[in-house]
Amino acid sequence: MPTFLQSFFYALSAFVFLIGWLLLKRNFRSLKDIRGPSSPSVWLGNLSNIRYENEVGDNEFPWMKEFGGAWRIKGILGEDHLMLADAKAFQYIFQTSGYRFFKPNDYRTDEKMMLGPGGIGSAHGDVHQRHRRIMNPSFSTSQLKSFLPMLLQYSAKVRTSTLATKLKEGEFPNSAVEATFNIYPWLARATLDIISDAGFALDVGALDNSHSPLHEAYDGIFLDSTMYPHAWNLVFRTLWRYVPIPILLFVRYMPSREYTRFRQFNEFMRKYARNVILPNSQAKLDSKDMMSVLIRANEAESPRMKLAEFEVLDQISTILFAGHETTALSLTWWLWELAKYPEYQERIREEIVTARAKVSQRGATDFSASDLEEPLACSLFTVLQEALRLHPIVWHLKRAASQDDVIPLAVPVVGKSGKMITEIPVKKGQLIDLSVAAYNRNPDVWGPDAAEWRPERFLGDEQTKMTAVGMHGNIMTFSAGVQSCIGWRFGILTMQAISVALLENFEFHLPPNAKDLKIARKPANAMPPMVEGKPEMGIWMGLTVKSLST
Ligand code: HEM
Repeated sequence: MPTFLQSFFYALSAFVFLIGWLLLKRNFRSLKDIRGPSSPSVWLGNLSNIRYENEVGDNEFPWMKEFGGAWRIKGILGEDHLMLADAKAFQYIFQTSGYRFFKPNDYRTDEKMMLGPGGIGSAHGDVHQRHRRIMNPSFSTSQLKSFLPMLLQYSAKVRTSTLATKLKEGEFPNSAVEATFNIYPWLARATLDIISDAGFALDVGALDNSHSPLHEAYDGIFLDSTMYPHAWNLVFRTLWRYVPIPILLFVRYMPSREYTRFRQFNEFMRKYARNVILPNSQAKLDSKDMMSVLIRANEAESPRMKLAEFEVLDQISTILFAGHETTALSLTWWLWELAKYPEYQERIREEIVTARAKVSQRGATDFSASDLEEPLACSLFTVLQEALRLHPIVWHLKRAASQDDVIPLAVPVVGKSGKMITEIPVKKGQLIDLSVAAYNRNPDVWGPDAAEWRPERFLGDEQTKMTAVGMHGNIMTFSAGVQSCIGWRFGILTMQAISVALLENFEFHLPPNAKDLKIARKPANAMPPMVEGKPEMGIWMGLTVKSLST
């Protein structure tokens, strides 16, 4: 039952929404010939399907099968949204159009509430361009290569101090070779240590299991703040599109689970960034960590273009947030796929042995960046890529049209009138839901086996025949275009370094009780794995880990 306050916001939202709708004279009829699913709720429309689905894709995959790469869904109070999974439409929106399709207010406000108003992720147009230019040097290729020794060092630590200890404490103390446990928390600790070191030259000691306030601040953040929001909140958020963002930031003081968590997290991050991280980076200005490089790039800017102090502080929370759980959860899904397909583990292991031999032949102690690229590239790259395709942790993106526009389609869809539609005219303000989960499994892009595991699709020339869309192998997992992931190369390098250390030393298998513990891809931010029917277990990916060194 909604509380009095919640009911009040329900009514207020509906009122403001209707006024906004009338004032802006939104033309909801431009999608009238586009087919789509029936709406199960007057208030919530098909958002009730998407936001409350058991698993990501439960609705989007059947819709794509029925309607093709473009369909219409109903939003709050019957508002029309265009939902897309078509390659050319993605290319047009993300790449060709630059900033013409913008992140709607509600989407940006979430990010501002959590990471602060000055972060790159919620910036738009010229402001975004300025942020990106100043941040780019922190993510250059030479900068990334310099992180490799550190990445290998943390990867070795996951192997020795974490997994090996866990095995000794496990159910088989005699041989200390095999144990089943939730691997996700360890990967999250590892990626937090890595991003803190690479980002800010800071040792937060999350892997050592020492008390880490930063690690605690993140604990459960996605489940508390973005999973299965209350219906009143979905309606309430609709009014955000008609309210200026500075006013919206007061929403963080509302006494609800989501907003309280956003606020507490942001307050903690602001203090931590101001008192711990920024002074550390300012004291080590010749260092190569991302923040020192950013501060130097900022100093070189003209006073008009410089990032203000609050913007620098909010880039710190953005880099920590965007670069830590994202990589840990992608790795978690990747290990799950490898546990299902052990023959691919074996192939990568053989390539690691060959690569190791070359490292010792040339008298080096560890891998170089090019060792990770080739010859390991073959299996490691294709398998990683396939896991990122099937499990895009940012599974849904939102945009709105800043002007009347026409969106082209790679594959025509059949209209309600029976006509073939090759392009979709949209009015200014049209909301567009881009299903990354559906695009990454669209048979028109990936072929009839799009939903299946086949890493070999990334070999040969299949890619060259596709409409060029995503950053990496044409997947949309890192988004695309001007607001795509700035840290994708760093994310991939981190995943490669950790994977090599793990696969060289351990086998990963599905646990003996895998049938009883069905893993679901939950529709919260970053698509965390959870056991169906057991929310009390939190984010959970139990795998059986077997040591190869006995
Ligand atoms: C596997 C790991 C990762 C995935 C799947 C991922 C995915 C994404 C996606 C989909 C976006 C676009 C979000 C949107 O449009 O709303 C994004 C943006 C961003 N990511 Fe990543 N990311 C990953 C790792 C990283 C890492 C390691 C860093 C930093 C070290 C990072 C930093 C950022 C930043 C700063 C943005 C905002 C970029 C902008 O607005 O210009 N990400 N990421």
